[in-house]
Amino acid sequence: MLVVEGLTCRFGSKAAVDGASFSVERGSFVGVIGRSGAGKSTLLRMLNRLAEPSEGRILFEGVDVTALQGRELRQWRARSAMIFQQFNLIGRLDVLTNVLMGRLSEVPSWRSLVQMWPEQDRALAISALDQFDMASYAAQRADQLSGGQQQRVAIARALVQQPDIVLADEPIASLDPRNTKIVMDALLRINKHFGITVLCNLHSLDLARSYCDRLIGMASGRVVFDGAPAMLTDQIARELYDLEADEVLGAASHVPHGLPAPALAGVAVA
Ligand SMILES: Nc1ncnc2c1ncn2[C@@H]1O[C@H](COP(=O)(O)OP(=O)(O)OP(=O)(O)O)[C@@H](O)[C@H]1O
Repeated sequence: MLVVEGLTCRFGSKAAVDGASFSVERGSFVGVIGRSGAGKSTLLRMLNRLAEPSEGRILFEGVDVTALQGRELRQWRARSAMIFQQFNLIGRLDVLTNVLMGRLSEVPSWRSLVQMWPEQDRALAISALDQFDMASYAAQRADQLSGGQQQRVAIARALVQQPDIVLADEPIASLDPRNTKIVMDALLRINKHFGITVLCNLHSLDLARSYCDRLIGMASGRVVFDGAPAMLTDQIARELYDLEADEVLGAASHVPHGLPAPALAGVAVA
């Protein structure tokens, strides 16, 4: 279980994330939604400790992640694998080596420097690529792949980290609709087949509703909605997204009739 208590990140006097509190059961697929600037990236980056919390705590299975340093912090970063909008692959290296980078925390640095990866790590990397139909590209340079292929390689790299949680920060923001589906399906596979908890920042509400078991809505750095996708009415979505609402709502409303809909948590939406 991941527990976030009063998590805050300030940049100067501005709180990018302001007192976020929630817990996430193992094996959930949680979508973090909200308009641009709501604090979604900063929240995910704090969970991985790429951004330092100003206040609050992150607990994972009882361990205070906020207090970790040195080797233990590096281990936590491996256990909470990040996936980024821009893939963050090393373009001049081949696909297999990029995936093997996910094993860096487990392999002595001299081995990675001379490219002497243990055989079982190579097998793990090939198998991870195979999960996402990318094994045949193992020898190809990463910068020769399409965006969707690169993101699948990044997801394979996250998988070989053998993480407890995958933190995906707008993973489909630079992809076309076809690749968006392929990449979201890859994340769903990480979640459902491997049982890995996924927290995914998404701009598109339609996608969030289709793929996630639970949505956390953010506005002005605060958590203002937390519930099942079916509980997020169009009215709440409109308050969350304001002027962007029509863009993110899509054509279909997925809200079944008769479900109690929680109100926004009493916070002024920016
Ligand atoms: N390193 C930083 N220094 C100063 N301000 C920052 C920094 N990172 C984020 N912010 C500010 O914090 C707020 C939240 O930003 P964040 O990137 O977390 O939002 P977001 O919801 O992920 O937005 P987007 O969807 O556009 O990425 C914004 O106002 C942003 O300008």
